[in-house]
Amino acid sequence: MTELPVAQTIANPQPGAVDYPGLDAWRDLPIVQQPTWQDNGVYQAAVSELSSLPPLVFAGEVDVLRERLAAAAEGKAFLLQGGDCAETFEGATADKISARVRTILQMAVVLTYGASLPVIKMGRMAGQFAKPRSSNDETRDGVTLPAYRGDMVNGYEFTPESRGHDANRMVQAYHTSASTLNLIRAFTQGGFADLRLVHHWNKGFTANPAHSRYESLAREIDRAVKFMDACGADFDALKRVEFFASHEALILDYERALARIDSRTGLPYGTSGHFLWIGERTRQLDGAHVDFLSRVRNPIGVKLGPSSTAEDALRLIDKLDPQREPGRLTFITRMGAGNIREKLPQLVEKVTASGAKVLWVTDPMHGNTVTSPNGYKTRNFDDVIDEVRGFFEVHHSLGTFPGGLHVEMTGDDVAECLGGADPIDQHAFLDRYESVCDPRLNHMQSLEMAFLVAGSLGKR
Ligand SMILES: O=C[C@H](O)[C@H](O)COP(=O)(O)O
Ligand SMILES: C=C(OP(=O)(O)O)C(=O)O
Ligand SMILES: [Mn+2]
Repeated sequence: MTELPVAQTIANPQPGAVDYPGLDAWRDLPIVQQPTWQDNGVYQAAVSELSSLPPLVFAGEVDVLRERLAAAAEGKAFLLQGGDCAETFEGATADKISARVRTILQMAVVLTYGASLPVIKMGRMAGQFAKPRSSNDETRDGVTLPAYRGDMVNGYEFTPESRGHDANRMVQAYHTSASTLNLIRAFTQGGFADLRLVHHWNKGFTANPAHSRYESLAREIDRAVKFMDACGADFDALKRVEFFASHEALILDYERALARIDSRTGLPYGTSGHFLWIGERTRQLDGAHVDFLSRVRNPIGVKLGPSSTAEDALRLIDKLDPQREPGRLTFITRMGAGNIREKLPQLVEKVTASGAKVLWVTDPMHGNTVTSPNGYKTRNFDDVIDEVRGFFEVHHSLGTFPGGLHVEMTGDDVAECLGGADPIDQHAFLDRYESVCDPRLNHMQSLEMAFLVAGSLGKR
């Protein structure tokens, strides 16, 4: 595994948090990638406030998601999970949120057709405000300051004030998540998700001559929609879609403060998002993150990078899903295009042989990060697609189900990843690179990925 920054101290049990046996056990375990809050008084007030605020998501919705993911683990649904590497407070505008939701809905329509399966739609949204970093510091022009760790922890601006770890930011992350979720719920329940509308947007994609190779698939989808119409399909019923929120559960002060006891079952749920995942840098078997997430009822994801062994995967299953509960555990592999065909088979084989039923999802972004010649963190579209293809190939050859796609994407016309049919080159980065952390597929690259993946799914 990657070299990990040293553990930092966390203030003692949080004032105001709900009481439930074991929810604070993580405090005695090794923990990495946590902030060093600069003011203890502010910290105490922030977690106390978070503990008293309403949950962002409801336990019943979380249970529905678990059922949907259980179907995906059985090959009866496909997960599409996408959004920013790092959401920002400033970026939580109606335009940017709607563009992202719209792009995910557009991708989902294409994938639904390609897979002939329901697609579970999930944003890396409404909570994706904290980042693990390779280095604790960043140096610019001889000045060294703490690394940017996401808007929940510090500011991106390169000044000592901004880079200090401010616990008040957790409260702002909560409120920004609440307003983001509010808009997502309005869009996905209020008519914006109408299948005919989303299909109409997709026509814009294939109208671009650079995307002519996707025309025949687009025509097939068009015929399918017309066929549904002719059969009298109830399009009004297709105006609303389920949409789930997810993020990396990194800052345990925040996650702990938002744990709530479900009044129906008396069990603890993380209410900061429907689906919470453990990152590649925080998946230590005896570490704090695995312990805390083992104790909440949400469906949990774990990122598995190229150093993951089958033994790691089996032990994670034992810790996070001891009951082997359908939909509880998702492995999000992020091996890199050059590794996936070699490394993934042994994991899938051993996990399958153990009898565990996890959902396998590919994150084709994080194993394919490179630096462009002009110095930007980027990814080649072809590498990203190659990892997705490798993921499908491995699962097809083992007879297991490639259950989903996890991508860093945006609905905006940014230039952060190289390539695509209407190619982005590195010079475009100078004007259109907006990410504060990892490079995202832009709107067109995201749709192109959906068309390519739909093609592969259709061949199954
Ligand atoms: O999003 C993932 C990580 O936070 C990110 O890849 C780390 O990037 P770094 O290596 O620039 O710290
Ligand atoms: C930090 C991330 O990924 P990973 O944990 O796989 O490196 C991420 O998803 O942005
Ligand atoms: Mn990232």
